[in-house]
Amino acid sequence: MSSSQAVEPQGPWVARTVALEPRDVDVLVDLLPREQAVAWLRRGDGLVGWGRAAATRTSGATRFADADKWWSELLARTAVHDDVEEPGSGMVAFGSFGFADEPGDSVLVVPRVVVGRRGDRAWLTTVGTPDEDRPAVPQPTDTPRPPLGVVFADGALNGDEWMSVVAEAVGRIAAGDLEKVVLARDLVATAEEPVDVRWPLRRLAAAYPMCWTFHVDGLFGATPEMLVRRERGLVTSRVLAGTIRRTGDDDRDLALAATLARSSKDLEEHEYAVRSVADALEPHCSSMSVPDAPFVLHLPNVMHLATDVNGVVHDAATVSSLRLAESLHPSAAVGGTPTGVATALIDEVEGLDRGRYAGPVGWIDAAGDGEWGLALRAATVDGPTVRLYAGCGVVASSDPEDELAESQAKLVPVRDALGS
Ligand SMILES: C=C(O[C@H]1C=CC=C(C(=O)O)[C@@H]1O)C(=O)O
Repeated sequence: MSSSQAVEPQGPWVARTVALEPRDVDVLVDLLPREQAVAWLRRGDGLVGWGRAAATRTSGATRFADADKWWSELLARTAVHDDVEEPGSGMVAFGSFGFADEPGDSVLVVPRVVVGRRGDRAWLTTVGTPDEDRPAVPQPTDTPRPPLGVVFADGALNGDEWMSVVAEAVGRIAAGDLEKVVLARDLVATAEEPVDVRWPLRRLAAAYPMCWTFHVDGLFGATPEMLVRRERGLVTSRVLAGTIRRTGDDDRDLALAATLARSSKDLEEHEYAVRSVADALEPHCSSMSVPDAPFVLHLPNVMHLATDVNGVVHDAATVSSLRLAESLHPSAAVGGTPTGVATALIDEVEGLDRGRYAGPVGWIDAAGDGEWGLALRAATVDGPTVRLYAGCGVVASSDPEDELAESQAKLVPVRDALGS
């Protein structure tokens, strides 16, 4: 089943992008108002937006195709004046897509105002009717207040129950049903008052500058994994799978990084994920480079095996970055191998509605270029309730207790970001 529901006032629309002095919009996240804020940030660069010129909600197996069609149709009704012509200038939409086909609830939003920054260039995009007044250079808004009195509780399953699910999956793998499955769990945080998402966003952007800090329609986080970035005919994917927890002691962590790079269990987990991405990208590329061995990506809480896959696309005129994300999803970093068996097992045993966790999240511009990360190290916020998610790749040699500890380490970024 699929459905598509659009919310938008009548056009015609005009999107206008003008250059700004980067120093005038120093810290992008500080510009966000509390309501209707969207964000995509990394190392001080990125996009923030607010207001809603148009939006669509899609669901089901056609959620990507329906959103992509809606975006093309909206562009056809919009005059775009772009003085900057960087990826992400001109009109952009921010999206977040459901992990599973059912229910697959997804959203694509076009903010009224977007401020972007890329190195020494910055810009302001406004979307409105032709005769509408345009806002001046945005100024930092009020400082968000930290969530108070946060208490954490188990989500769908407690730790013991989740370890039994992992053990069940290991059994299925041993029986030869599949090779790898990624299993997730959730944790529920409740604050005394509605949570202002700008608080955790600011903290995530500061503590995880090497990750992509995002917020779209109540889903926020700081992901280290780029499912697909397309920019002027070049495509990149940062594939992660295989994890070791950090200890906080630099010498020990370096030794652990070397252990990770040699761990046959993690290399196996990683290989499935790289293969799934390379196989899905191949039909779209005229050339592609897939490194033979992964590198170790160091994050403050964990280290991952990582591979950057690069390619030259030959179908940019007909296949947008969003459709590329669709063809890569779910990669074996969040689903498993073989994909169909793994997603059926997730459905059967995980006991959790993933919602938009582990689905593609990011943005698309008028040229179809864009960045789509995987919504990992992520949570949803709904009033005073924040639901945090983390998943772990399970292969034949996985140990349920180790996987539980790994999931706890992956919950740390959002957990800490809710603190003061
Ligand atoms: C599914 C998650 O992480 C994926 C990405 C990196 C490493 C992973 C792992 O080692 O299991 C997972 O495949 C998550 O953080 O929720």
